[in-house]
Amino acid sequence: MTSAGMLASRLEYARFEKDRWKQVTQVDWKSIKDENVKRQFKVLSKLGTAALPEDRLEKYDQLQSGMERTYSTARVCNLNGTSCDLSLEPDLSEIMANSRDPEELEHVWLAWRENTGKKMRNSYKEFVELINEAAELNGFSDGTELWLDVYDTADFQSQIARLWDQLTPLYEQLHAYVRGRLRQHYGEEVVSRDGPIPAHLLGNMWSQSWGNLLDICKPYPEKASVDVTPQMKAQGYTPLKMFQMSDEFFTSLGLIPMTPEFWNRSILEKPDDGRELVCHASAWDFYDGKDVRIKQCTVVTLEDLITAHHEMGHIEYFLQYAGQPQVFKTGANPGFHEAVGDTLALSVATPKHLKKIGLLEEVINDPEVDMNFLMSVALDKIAFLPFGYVMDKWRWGVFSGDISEDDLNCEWWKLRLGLQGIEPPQVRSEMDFDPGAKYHIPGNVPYIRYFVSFIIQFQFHKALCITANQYDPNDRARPLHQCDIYNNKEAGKKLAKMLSMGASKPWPDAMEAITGQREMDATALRDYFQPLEDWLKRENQENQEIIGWKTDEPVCTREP
Ligand SMILES: O=C(CCC(O)(O)[C@H](Cc1ccccc1)NC(=O)c1ccccc1)N[C@@H](Cc1c[nH]c2ccccc12)C(=O)O
Ligand SMILES: [Zn+2]
Repeated sequence: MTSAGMLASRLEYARFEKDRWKQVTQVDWKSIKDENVKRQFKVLSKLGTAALPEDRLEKYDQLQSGMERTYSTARVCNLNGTSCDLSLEPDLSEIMANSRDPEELEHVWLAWRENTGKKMRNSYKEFVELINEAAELNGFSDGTELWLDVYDTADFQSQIARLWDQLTPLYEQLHAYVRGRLRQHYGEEVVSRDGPIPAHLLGNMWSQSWGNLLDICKPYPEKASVDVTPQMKAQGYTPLKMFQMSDEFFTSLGLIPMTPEFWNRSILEKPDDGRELVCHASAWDFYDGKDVRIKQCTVVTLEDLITAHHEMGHIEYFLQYAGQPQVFKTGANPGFHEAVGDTLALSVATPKHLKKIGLLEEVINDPEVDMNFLMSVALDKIAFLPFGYVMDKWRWGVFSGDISEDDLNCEWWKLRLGLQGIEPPQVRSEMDFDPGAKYHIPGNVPYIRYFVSFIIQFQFHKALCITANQYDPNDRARPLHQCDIYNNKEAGKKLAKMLSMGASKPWPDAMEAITGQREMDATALRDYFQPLEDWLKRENQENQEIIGWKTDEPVCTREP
């Protein structure tokens, strides 16, 4: 699909949506008795960005696809300038994950932002006007209200704020510990005792997950590492094999296998024919119950094996709700769609499971290997939470006007400093536009769905582990983080029941179908990490680490 073709089909679909909406608004659907039919009309009574007049919709699509193209075609030079065709995947991601040279990391971090975000600043300003215009045409006050309508939850933003408040103590302990280990590794000149952590040292281009720092941060360095990437390479893993293993996990639960169309039409590796493509992973539903596809520029690492499960979670959801009416062929809410694959991946990543599939040599039930494993999960899951929150807290502020268009970048860094406790390698300015350096901003993909997912996936995991008799809240010998639901048909049946609902019921009903609860609840996440939280508190105490970070150093100057 060329970008021109994409634009044309988006316009054509918008015309169809507008016609359908006109017909629906002529029906007095609110008095329909049948709950299911009424709910279908309720969904169809909302138009979204298709409410824009054609010329404005064309402008909206052109701005978005232009920013996405800038992001996906960006190339940067390496530190010594010997090559200037480094792309994000796999080149820059690999450097950010594995380099331990602060100078090289700083160069790549700055160069990426110079070639992506900085080039999008004006487009994004205009784009925000169009999102707000579309929102008002739908009777919403701004883009934030339009984006949050899908959650159909009155106090959604305060629920998110409350969940984050419950989790900041755990995050601050992890932050203090990681800062201490980075200071040991790089020295006090590079990493301070009480300040924010320099963003370019965290093993990821956006400091959104810190799992690549496991070598520096694992509690028991002499014990087995649960990052089995070397074993995967040694055993000749290919991207195809990684997806076959993921499929095998899903079918071991009795879930629906990937279809022939999936295997024939997916793109599981970056094409080497020079074709430009959006490498950011995605899953696609062609709404016929068979044609479902993943596009992922997969490399052979544990991180990409986890991402493969993430993407396949989307595909499984497509297949499970294929019998629903069209308007219900989507997640109970966007966070549910993001949580399916990650929930299963929590079982896959356990030492117990990695041993089952021959990626980890025989490890007796060693509490130190266990703590290394818990740390690796925390570096990805706990570190992610404030990032997931910042991404849309910033966009909500921009859409609502709380963040003015002259302060876009410095307000971004105020949130990154305040919530994540990180700072840029050099002071930024309003000439930069660092949010644009993360796919979901030019890609116009909302992000709070991932924060929701990282909360509810532990609720799902806990419920399925109880069903699989792999976890008992009163039996410390079987802690939640050691649970592996592999092969358990009961757990699979419970998950399938929820997935097959699609969006046919409000999301609390879907949540209840799996967990027996009707709301998002961080308790499951806290239970999962309890042993690590205790360990972190002791460790930080022993090392006299300071909890929290100073915020008095300037990270961004308002000069335009
Ligand atoms: O962006 C993604 C994966 C991409 C996606 O699968 O979520 C993809 C994003 C996308 C949306 C719309 C157009 C293009 C890309 N979402 C989907 O493909 C998708 C498909 C159907 C329904 C809902 C989402 N993950 C996030 C964070 C994340 C969550 N869980 C993870 C696990 C491992 C690694 C990263 C993550 C990130 O990389 O920052
Ligand atoms: Zn996803």
